[in-house]
Amino acid sequence: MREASVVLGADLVLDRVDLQVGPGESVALLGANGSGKSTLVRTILGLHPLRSGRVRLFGHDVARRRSVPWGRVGYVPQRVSASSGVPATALEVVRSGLLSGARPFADRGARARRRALEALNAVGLAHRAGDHVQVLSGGQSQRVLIARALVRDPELLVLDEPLAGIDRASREALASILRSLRDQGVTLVTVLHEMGELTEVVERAVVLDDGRIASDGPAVELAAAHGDHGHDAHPHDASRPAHHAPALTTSTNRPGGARP
Ligand SMILES: Nc1ncnc2c1ncn2[C@@H]1O[C@H](COP(=O)(O)OP(=O)(O)OP(=O)(O)O)[C@@H](O)[C@H]1O
Repeated sequence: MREASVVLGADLVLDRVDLQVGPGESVALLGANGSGKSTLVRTILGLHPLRSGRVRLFGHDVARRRSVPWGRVGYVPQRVSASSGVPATALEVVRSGLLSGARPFADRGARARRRALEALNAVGLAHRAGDHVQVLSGGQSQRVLIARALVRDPELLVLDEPLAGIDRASREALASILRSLRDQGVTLVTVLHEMGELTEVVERAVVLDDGRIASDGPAVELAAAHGDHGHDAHPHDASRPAHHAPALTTSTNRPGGARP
């Protein structure tokens, strides 16, 4: 993302934001209410038109939606709820994640069911596959939405406030799921109010203030400055597998990043 500006209504909500995320990075987007975090991730996903600047995903301009390999991207939006009154089981919600690809009906049948079960298993909910999502707790619903995003095996997972409104045990379970994904080389971009349980999952913290990037650096430094329990924020570590994918690019000129 290079010099990206977004206007919503009459407001300049993102103001010349430069951000590049490399393959396998785990980045938190932090900032006060209204600072533009959700707008930023939605812009990365091409959901808001740019007033100026450029956003690329895997080297493709998101303004040209059809050129972007969306199957490599998973998105967990801010939780409305997995159910929203829809009478669907957890398995059905997860399977619906297969419908948004370029070939929406290619994953029907037993193979789709198997993949959905695998994704539910990855979030520890395979045993709830047949349960209606209305009966799940907030934390379980959030995990179903993550499974829905995982079902296409994305290389980049974008999560908007995954910890909001769920209890501590669920937050810890989510942290463990995200840590495991990070360790598998999945690139994580996570909107957070505070790092909390994700302190050890996040490596890099980008702080937004009024639509601009106020700081961008190692999460451990931010956590230390805020007295958070950030003493072990996963330094880059040789035991982690190299990422299999060619570059993820949400753009610009940060040294060591993927591609502009
Ligand atoms: N569709 C829209 N039309 C007009 N203004 C909008 C729209 N969506 C967001 N905004 C405004 O843009 C600003 C940034 O909103 P955004 O949701 O990106 O912030 P945020 O940092 O994610 O906030 P929060 O932490 O409260 O979720 C806010 O002032 C918001 O009112």
